[in-house]
Amino acid sequence: MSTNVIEAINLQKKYGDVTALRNATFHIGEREIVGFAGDNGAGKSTLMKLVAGSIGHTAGQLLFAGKERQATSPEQARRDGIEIVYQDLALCDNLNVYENIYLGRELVSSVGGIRVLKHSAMRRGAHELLERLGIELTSMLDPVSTLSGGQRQMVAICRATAFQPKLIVMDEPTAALSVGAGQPLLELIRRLPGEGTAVMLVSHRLSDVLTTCSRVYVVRHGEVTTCVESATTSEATLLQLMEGHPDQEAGRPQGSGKSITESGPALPARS
Ligand SMILES: Nc1ncnc2c1ncn2[C@@H]1O[C@H](COP(=O)(O)OP(=O)(O)OP(=O)(O)O)[C@@H](O)[C@H]1O
Repeated sequence: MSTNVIEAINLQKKYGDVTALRNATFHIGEREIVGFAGDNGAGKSTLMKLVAGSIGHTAGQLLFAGKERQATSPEQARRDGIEIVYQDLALCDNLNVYENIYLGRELVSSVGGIRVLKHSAMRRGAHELLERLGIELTSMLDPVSTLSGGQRQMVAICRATAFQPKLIVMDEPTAALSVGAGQPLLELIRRLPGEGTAVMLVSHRLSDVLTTCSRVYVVRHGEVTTCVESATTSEATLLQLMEGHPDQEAGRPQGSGKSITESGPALPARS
């Protein structure tokens, strides 16, 4: 039986008087790719930051592998097996591919009491990881500043994967890419469950979430309003749900995190 990597129950986040998120209920199963779609200001970044531990919730529950997380910090989230790939990627432009992949957890040995970086071991490790994930780069030795936007995204995802996380949170990974350049990246994301990793994919690109995710949660005005099954949902329906179209609103069940399909409302399958 599969379990949930993460589960949120009536999660709320207030910034002072501003309620950015209210009664957000959702779950992501092991090795599942789940999308979160919503307009600007809907609350998607707040959701991501809560999951990645960079902010704490003000009410509700956030469970990791069934256990409620008490302390909140990015370090704790990483210990829980959660990595985040932000839009600005946090790569070091002047470092090459393998140096970026091992950034912050470099392989070192001690020679005569002096710390020495194990460059060939890191190069080998990065090469194996890229090969396993089906990523082709011309050189591991070029600074990442010389790579295309799509290749830089791939390096950032590889870096996150190298920590063997249970969940990678992705913030609009294809936003800055052309539709064509985004395809190899989406193929890489679809391979991540094979590495034992689930994905929380936050994106404005509705075709990307529908072709890559099994389910998509709609975030609207600070609420997780609906969950749809990608296989049975069109882009037009998803857009209407994001915009709160009256036809869709009338058909959806009340409450947070409910699920609908094109053929009618249905409760989401919970593991
Ligand atoms: N630090 C903050 N202080 C006060 N209000 C905030 C803060 N961060 C976000 N908000 C508010 O919370 C709401 C949700 O913002 P959030 O950034 O989560 O939305 P979003 O869906 O990620 O939008 P976008 O796609 O534009 O990034 C907005 O009304 C925003 O103004």
